[in-house]
Amino acid sequence: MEAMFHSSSFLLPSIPADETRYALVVLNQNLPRFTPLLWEHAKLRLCADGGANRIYDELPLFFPHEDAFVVRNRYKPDVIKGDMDSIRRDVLDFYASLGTKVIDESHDQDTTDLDKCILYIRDSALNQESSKLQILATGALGGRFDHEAGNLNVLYRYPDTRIILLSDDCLIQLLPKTHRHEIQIQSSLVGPHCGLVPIGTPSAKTTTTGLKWDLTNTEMRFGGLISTSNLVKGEKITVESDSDLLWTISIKKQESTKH
Ligand SMILES: Nc1ncnc2c1ncn2[C@@H]1O[C@H](COP(=O)(O)OP(=O)(O)OP(=O)(O)O)[C@@H](O)[C@H]1O
Ligand SMILES: Cc1ncc(C[n+]2csc(CCO)c2C)c(N)n1
Repeated sequence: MEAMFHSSSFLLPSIPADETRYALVVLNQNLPRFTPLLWEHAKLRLCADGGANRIYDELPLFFPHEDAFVVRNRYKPDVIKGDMDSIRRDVLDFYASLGTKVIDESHDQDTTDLDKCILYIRDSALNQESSKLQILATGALGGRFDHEAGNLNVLYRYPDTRIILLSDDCLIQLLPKTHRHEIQIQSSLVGPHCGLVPIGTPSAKTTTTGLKWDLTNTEMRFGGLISTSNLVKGEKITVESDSDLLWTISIKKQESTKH
């Protein structure tokens, strides 16, 4: 079985290597403290509907010594996409006047704004066959549970797209059962708390290395055992499972993940 490699190096302040090319989607929740860093290194920057209000209102707060207007001009989304029921008129007008592409899909009330943004990125010319973009989504966790569930569902809808949901506290991604997984742990940035959650379907057999409570051909299911409050031991975790699993790890609150 082929290995899939994972790293959190996008949280490092230095310019990421080309293999970590990513698009950023800002959702309608408080911006995590590392948003300016992710924004600066992103190849494509989208706001999902009301996410644009967050960029407009909250990004200037990261730069208290600068004029808010100057900051807003510097952090211009490439695209605002969604059903447009949360973005404020003044925010929409401001970014439209700067040249942001605005895609109103108010006719579609069956998919979330995050779904709509994922489809834009997948179809983008920057998402080439030879070098696919990862997708980082900020503000995906904490808040309304129906929104959180919708955000997790996006991981399952697009299992071939590498999507990472982020909050101030943790990241979540899907580990597809088609691969064995090698997760590089940058211990200055993430951990030690982590979890492996068989949210879609139960797993008859999951095997891990590198965790305090490793699994060895272990069954996991809701209503039975799931791996929460686990701890990473070293710099590398491996996971192999007969089911798609969610991997989550805490993000450290320290200098290296601040702007
Ligand atoms: N409280 C939240 N928790 C998690 N994700 C959120 C939350 N609020 C918004 N989001 C994410 O940000 C996206 C854009 O948010 P927005 O508020 O514009 O959505 P919406 O479609 O207007 O929501 P609704 O009409 O259900 O309130 C959502 O699709 C969702 O992915
Ligand atoms: C069974 C079912 N449940 C809820 C919705 C509503 N809904 C789902 S996504 C979305 C867009 C949010 O921006 C809305 C309104 C639906 N269509 N079908």
